[in-house]
Amino acid sequence: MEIDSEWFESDLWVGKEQYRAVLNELYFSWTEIDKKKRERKSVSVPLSEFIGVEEGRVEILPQRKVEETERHFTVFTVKRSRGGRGSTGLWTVGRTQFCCNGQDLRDHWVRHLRTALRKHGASRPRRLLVFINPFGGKQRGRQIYQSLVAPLFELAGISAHVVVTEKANQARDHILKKDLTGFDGVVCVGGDGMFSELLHGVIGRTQQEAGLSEHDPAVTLQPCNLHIGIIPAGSTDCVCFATVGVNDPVTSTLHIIIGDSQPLDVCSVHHLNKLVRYSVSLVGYGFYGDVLAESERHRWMGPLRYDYSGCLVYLSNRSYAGMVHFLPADPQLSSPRDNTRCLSGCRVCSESTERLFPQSDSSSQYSQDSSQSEGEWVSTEGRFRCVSLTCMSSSCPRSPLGLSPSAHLADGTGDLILVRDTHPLGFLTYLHRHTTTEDQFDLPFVEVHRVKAVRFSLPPGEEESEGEEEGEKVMEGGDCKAEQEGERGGGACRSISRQYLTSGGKQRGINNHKKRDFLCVPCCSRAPSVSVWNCDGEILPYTEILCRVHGQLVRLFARGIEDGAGTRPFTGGNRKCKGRCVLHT
Ligand SMILES: Nc1ncnc2c1ncn2[C@@H]1O[C@H](COP(=O)(O)OP(=O)(O)OP(=O)(O)O)[C@@H](O)[C@H]1O
Ligand SMILES: CCCCCCCCCCCCC/C=C/[C@@H](O)[C@H](CO)NC(=O)CCCCC
Ligand SMILES: [Ca+2]
Repeated sequence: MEIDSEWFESDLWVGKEQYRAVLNELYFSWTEIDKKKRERKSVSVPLSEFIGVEEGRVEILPQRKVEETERHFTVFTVKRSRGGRGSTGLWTVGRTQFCCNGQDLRDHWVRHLRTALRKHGASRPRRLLVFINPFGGKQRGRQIYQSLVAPLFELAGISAHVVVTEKANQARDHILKKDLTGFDGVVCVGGDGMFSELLHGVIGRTQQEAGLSEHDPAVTLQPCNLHIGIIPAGSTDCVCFATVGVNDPVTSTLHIIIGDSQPLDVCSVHHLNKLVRYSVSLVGYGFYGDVLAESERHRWMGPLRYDYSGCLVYLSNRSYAGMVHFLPADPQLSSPRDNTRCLSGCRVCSESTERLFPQSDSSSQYSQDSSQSEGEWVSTEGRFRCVSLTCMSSSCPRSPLGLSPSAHLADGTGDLILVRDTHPLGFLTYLHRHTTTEDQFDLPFVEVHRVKAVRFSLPPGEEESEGEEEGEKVMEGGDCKAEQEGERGGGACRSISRQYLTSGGKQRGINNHKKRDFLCVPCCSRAPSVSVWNCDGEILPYTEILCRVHGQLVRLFARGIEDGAGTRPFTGGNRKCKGRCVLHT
């Protein structure tokens, strides 16, 4: 019966059917024995997708139930859930209860499966530090963790140290300052803001330990070892959606358990040679900055605040003057308009690993290449509806293909999208195309560039002066004469940037940059001449910034979007790509 330590096989029963079950070094499979049947049922589970084995007849979700029997064991595996139109990227827990012809055989199976799992799971996390934001999204973080995540971690033998946060930036500071010995990763239960805390903690700590300055935009930062997991429980959950394909706590938990690893580009944002923040999703000026600033006044609405604020800001019909300088990426490697999608196992991203870390094999990646010449900067100026830089597609449930559908998660570049001033209907068309498969870049007032760095400055005469923002005289909402007289430009008269007050509510952000309210100032009868930057859902306190993309700086417990998962394939217009980042001609 026992061939060697890797192999094990015997007859087993699942319900009333008899199966031949085989365990080898890669798979656990079972095939129906009934010779009369033409099509015999056969299931094969790669050990990489095996979660755990328990004695008896056991259920884990929605509640743990155990029926202790001598002849049964239950295996738990990753199961891809198929929606009506094929795979959705949603993973569930597959459960199969096996019956043996005696306790000895049962014990053998349990022992062999556990040994195989231990051997195979060397790269899986064993100890995790989990931060729960009890106030994110619909305020269900704690419940999501207790009912869906913790039981699966226990089944998989993962021990978790859980911190329920009491204030903003607690998770970031914990990672920066506390002893993290023994942890294989950090996990947040919350939204993009919580993810951002972990991102800043992990990057900051890694640079501290490497003795590198985060402020110098020219410094090649040290890639981070500690993986980050995201259990989505926020309002947008863009980072989770864009790296997993779906916002589902069980799917994300399973990616963490099996130790998936997805490298991610990170953009550092600087002002006058000081680090302001890191971003993985959106650094956006104009519309997206205004929507965020407006939405802070309506936090009580929960996730709906973005839709409401989006309408108000759209109606206010603003554009802003600015100068954009950018450093183009090598156009031979990829293009934001090549109609490809970055999917799990993406070729462009894998080739980037070799380019970004040339002397490395896949296991050691810490000799980054800084020898390549920087290239020529390009400048453009004008009035913009929005200026957006995104290191990944930034897809989310609101926009299933995202801000830049062909952007890559880990290619060391970002996509710069310039939407020049246009008539309101034109801009509405641009926004609407985020929600469909129509090409949002195929509009005469939109440009997109794949870049390594971006600098934004105000036109001559409007430059930002040091310390200006702190001393600004600000009026309380309602004091504004123009507002009282109804001069609201179709929406909000609230001017932005350098015209905020510190919010009395929830504060987010690093370096104690405070979230500020969007209040009336005496000059608000005119349309504001400056907007604010939205940096992954956080308002930046500066207008003139320099952004630099750091290729594959962090790693997530994820694998990118599996083919056909989550977002719809391109079907409209000239977008027909369903492939793995291959060019369709
Ligand atoms: N206990 C806490 N009290 C107040 N704020 C907190 C607490 N814990 C975390 N935060 C802050 O709350 C902010 C928002 O949280 P989170 O990102 O989880 O939810 P969200 O804003 O609803 O979702 P999204 O960011 O996806 O839009 C985070 O930036 C985080 O810094
Ligand atoms: C006529 C229909 C018009 C519909 C327009 C829909 C446009 C949707 C574009 C979605 C872009 C998402 C960009 C991601 C931003 C996140 O990093 C950030 C943090 O969670 N979210 C916001 O700033 C929240 C702010 C989101 C702004 C919409
Ligand atoms: Ca990228």
